[in-house]
Amino acid sequence: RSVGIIGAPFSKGQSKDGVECAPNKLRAAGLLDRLQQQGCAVKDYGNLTFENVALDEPVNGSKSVRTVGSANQRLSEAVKAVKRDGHTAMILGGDHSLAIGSIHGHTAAVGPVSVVWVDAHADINTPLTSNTGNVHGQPMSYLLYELQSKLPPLPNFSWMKPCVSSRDLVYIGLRDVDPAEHYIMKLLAVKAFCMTQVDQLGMARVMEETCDYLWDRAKKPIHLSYDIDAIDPSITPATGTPAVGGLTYREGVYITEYLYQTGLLSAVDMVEVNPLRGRTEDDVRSTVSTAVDLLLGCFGRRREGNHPPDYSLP
Ligand SMILES: N[C@@H](CC/C=C/[B-](O)(O)O)C(=O)O
Ligand SMILES: [Mn+2]
Ligand SMILES: [Mn+2]
Ligand SMILES: [Mn+2]
Repeated sequence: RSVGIIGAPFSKGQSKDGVECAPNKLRAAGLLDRLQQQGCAVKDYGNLTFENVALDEPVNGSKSVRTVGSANQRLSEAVKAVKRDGHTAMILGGDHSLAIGSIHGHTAAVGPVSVVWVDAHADINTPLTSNTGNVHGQPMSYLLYELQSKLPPLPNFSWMKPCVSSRDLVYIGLRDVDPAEHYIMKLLAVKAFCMTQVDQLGMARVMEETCDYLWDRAKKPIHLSYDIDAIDPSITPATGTPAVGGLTYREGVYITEYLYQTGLLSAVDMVEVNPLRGRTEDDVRSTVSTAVDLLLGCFGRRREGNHPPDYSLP
């Protein structure tokens, strides 16, 4: 396994400062060393630098659209390059508007992908349905072929084209979905395992059904977009839009172990960790270390234990 890490210190898809600090915070928590210790070849591509577009007035209510567009264009190029280098891509956010560039760049390199979106939120508002104007609640509407007719012209987004079909998307962990988002998901028959289904089925069944559904026609590379707020805020409070009743640490990790063993994991986003949103240092530590453990699970860490293939007893 080889991983190419891209830091995307970006916050303009929402309004709470701090989420741009997460890439370095995750590295400082030992992410790279632990990946190497579990047998991963690691290439750190560093942090992208993003330009702040001046006078970035709201467009149809959406905030910082030009800045978000320019950032995602850069991210798309970076993810494409990492994939072309032959690595599994790991994108460290930053807010969830980054999924626009991450998934766009991924499909530009490998073709159509299956998207597993782990989140308390559907992030599928269009610019016109959003109540907040925050683009981190909209990325899926930019990406889906089926919603293109519902997008107004968006400055600094002419570089991108839709690249995900609603049939190739599965949500896990939903519990805070806006009415317009719910309508869109029913209209497009998007597969979703909200927290009710997680309770009813258990995570093992959820993951089996997720993969059966995604592989109904063909097995495609998997793009896992992991919003840390999918996990219950008692475990990961340092995030911008916490919602009670979330995934346990164990359920969150199970998702990563399951997807790792499919051998199809091709890119992973870890987004919305916001070190400034923890009330205590322990809040931040718990959030960051959970995010690190989730990422390690995506790259082969197993709770049963691991040992190097060439290990021999002394
Ligand atoms: N649905 C809300 C919440 C968005 C949440 C975004 B997040 O999932 O990326 O944290 C909105 O549209 O502003
Ligand atoms: Mn390389
Ligand atoms: Mn999200
Ligand atoms: Mn969320």
